[in-house]
Amino acid sequence: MVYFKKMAVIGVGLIGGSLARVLREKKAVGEVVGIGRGEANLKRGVELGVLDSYTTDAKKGVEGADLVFIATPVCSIPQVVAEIAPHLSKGCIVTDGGSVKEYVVAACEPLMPEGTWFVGGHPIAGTEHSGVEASFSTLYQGRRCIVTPTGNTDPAALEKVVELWKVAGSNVPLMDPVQHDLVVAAISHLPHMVAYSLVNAVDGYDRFGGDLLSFSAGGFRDFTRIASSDPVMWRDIALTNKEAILEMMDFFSGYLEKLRGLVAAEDAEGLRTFFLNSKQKRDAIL
Ligand SMILES: NC(=O)c1ccc[n+]([C@@H]2O[C@H](COP(=O)([O-])OP(=O)(O)OC[C@H]3O[C@@H](n4cnc5c(N)ncnc54)[C@H](O)[C@@H]3O)[C@@H](O)[C@H]2O)c1
Ligand SMILES: O=C(O)C(=O)C[C@]1(C(=O)O)C=C[C@@H](O)C=C1
Repeated sequence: MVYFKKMAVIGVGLIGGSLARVLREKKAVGEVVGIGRGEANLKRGVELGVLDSYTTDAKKGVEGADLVFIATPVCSIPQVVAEIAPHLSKGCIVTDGGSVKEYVVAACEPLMPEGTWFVGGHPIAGTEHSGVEASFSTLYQGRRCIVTPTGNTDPAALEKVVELWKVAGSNVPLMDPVQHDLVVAAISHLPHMVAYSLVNAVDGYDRFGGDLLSFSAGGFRDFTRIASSDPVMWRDIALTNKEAILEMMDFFSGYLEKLRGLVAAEDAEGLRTFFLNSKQKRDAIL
């Protein structure tokens, strides 16, 4: 089994905290150091047994680490790598959990000093909650973590990153970063754009002059759970996967337009077929 002597986790929230928890549980890491900006969250990480120690000084924290996991919002990942790069030990593997891969991998690979390696990754698992308090060791169990090697990726480093996600309980497909971004634009980014828009639209609808949202029940709440996700995380995803998200939003608008046409035309059979097709497709993934 893969083993790292010292793991540094930069950004100890849901994603970083959950990976630290499971790797500790499985005894795949010797020591875990948390690195971040907020002392209260890091202190809580030690209290919860997620971390052995913490520091707000990233340069110090990565000293002697053979694994660095970066789990900060996407736009900050290249900045973090630039800051730690000169302080990495030879042989260190740096990987991340960011939700967008082309932006991250293209920016980070060239920053790596000789004898150290960057391998991009993205667990397709999460919740709408943030911070170390929200982390749990089974988050990655039975889920996918997409790892995105390029032509520059060191095969041994890639193998170790794949292995660590397997230890965390995930299936680990390999994907080109550009393809990854198109896939997640469809299955993750579009649904978040729609959920955030739906809440804002209903909130902004003032025909009755009352608080419409307070009448919401199961359907609305289930559908919009993900609109409670962290706004900074989603700002960064929208900024760095712009083209793929726009393509999916336009494609989706076509379906909404089609449905609008069926409703307007009172096309009973068209409506039933539209809903049936969707129900069958969704039921099949449950
Ligand atoms: N939440 C999800 O469902 C989910 C799923 C998969 C991937 N991701 C990705 O994982 C990453 C982390 O998401 P999360 O849900 O764990 O967020 P989180 O808010 O729970 O944790 C992020 C942590 O990073 C810290 N941080 C922010 N900027 C920093 C910086 N510049 N330097 C050091 N620390 C910094 C924050 O204070 C926080 O403690 C993001 O890139 C996100 O896109 C999230
Ligand atoms: O379950 C959730 O709350 C999530 O939104 C997790 C989710 C997703 O499935 O879209 C969100 C963003 C990620 O990058 C990966 C997973």
